Amino acid sequence: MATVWLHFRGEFDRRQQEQIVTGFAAAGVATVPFKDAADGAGIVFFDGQCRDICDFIRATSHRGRERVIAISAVQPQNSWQLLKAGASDVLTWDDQGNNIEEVADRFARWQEVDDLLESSLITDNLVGKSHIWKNTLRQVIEVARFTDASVLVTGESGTGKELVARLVHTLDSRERKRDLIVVDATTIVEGLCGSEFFGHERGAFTGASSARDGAFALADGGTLFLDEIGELPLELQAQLLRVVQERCYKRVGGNSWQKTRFRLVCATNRNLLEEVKKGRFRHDLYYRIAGWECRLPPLRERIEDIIPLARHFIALFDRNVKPPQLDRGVEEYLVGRQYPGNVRDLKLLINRIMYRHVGKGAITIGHIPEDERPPLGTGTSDWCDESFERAIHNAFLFGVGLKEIGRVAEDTAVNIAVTTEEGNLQRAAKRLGVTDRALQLRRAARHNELLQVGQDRTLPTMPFCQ
Ligand SMILES: Nc1ncnc2c1ncn2[C@@H]1O[C@H](COP(=O)(O)OP(=O)(O)OP(=O)(O)O)[C@@H](O)[C@H]1O
Repeated sequence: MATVWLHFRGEFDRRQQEQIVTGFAAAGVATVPFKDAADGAGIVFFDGQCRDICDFIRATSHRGRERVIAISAVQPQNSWQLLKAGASDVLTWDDQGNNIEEVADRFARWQEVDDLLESSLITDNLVGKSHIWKNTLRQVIEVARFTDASVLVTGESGTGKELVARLVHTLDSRERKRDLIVVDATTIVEGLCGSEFFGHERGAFTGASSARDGAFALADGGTLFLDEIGELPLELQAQLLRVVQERCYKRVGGNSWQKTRFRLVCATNRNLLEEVKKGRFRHDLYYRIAGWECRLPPLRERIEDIIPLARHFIALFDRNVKPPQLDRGVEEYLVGRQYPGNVRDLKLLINRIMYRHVGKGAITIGHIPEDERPPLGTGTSDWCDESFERAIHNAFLFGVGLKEIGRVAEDTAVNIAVTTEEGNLQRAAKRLGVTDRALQLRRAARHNELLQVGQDRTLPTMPFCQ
């Protein structure tokens, strides 16, 4: 039974509230008050007038309660704003309680999606705990499990497109589902591509000594995964149109139409709509393969996932031993590093680190291969890069002296720390290596100074930084 939180905002008397709770219980949905729910999906009932409802939904959906259905007593004015604020849907309450069942069905589906998300099928294979990753997976699970839509998986190289394609196949709920057939468009040999996809009859061309099935026949009853579809030559794209649309084809050298039933999953690291605009990808094929498009985020958009992924790869490295711990310095290094090749890059790095690791002790910075170590400057201030030095040169050009440079550099550091910590002065002080009180006094003194000279109240950043 799905459990969701309920919240009422506006004029709802006790009797109405009880009626709604009972209605949901009868439809198989248990409800708890919003204040008692740590996370998960929920419903907010509002009277249609409530002005702060968007703020409530925004705050709620940012606190891990991602799926919120807003139900209004009267037709709401601000449905689109509610969706933008994070509501999954906005409904108008039907006095007879007729939409309870429909809402209950949605929650039942979401519950199943969430159960799968937390199952070992996912947690052991598609690692990540960031919101963006979990939301992406939720969409994949829902479309794979509850629809037969063709799925287009996009994302930079190494973001996990093939893993996701395999997941779509695994979750496909067709009875008597057959195999996953993978065709990588970059490996198709020109001239033989027709046979690769459609198969051929005996004697269809020189060397065709016997008839052979192609990918469309092999995928019958299963899933066809076309990897790197953005690399398919235009001519072949034209040939694929009919079979993708109508699921029937002719073998090379054959005359009769063959039927096939497969689920199609395609992947590419190209932006196919851009390719369509440039005339390199057929728009009619694009609309046939992109029943549902799923964009996988690059690793830089989900930094919280770096350490869980690193631990996952350490555990995979040798399944027979207890995985060693990661020293704090290594964790900081891993989080601060850039990963142009995304998760594949991280996996490779962890394997290289593990080749150097001996025994049961923690993994320390000494295990990081030399060519992976961060470059160090010649002086003690390794953080000073060219742009900082350029700023100082600019300062001299403006005739700015040491005292002003020091003052502006400090203001800049304070501003950046406060912004990075989203206005939390305690955390900003910690980042700056000063006490809370010192930071407060410093800010107050600077504000007073600025007010005296009639400047804006915000602290200026380095004016000579171009
Ligand atoms: N979320 C993840 N959890 C665990 N392993 C992952 C995850 N994402 C990617 N990987 C691993 O990273 C490597 C690259 O993943 P995959 O081949 O699926 O990426 P891709 O996007 O298809 O790359 P390409 O576009 O270069 O073909 C694989 O070894 C895969 O197992």
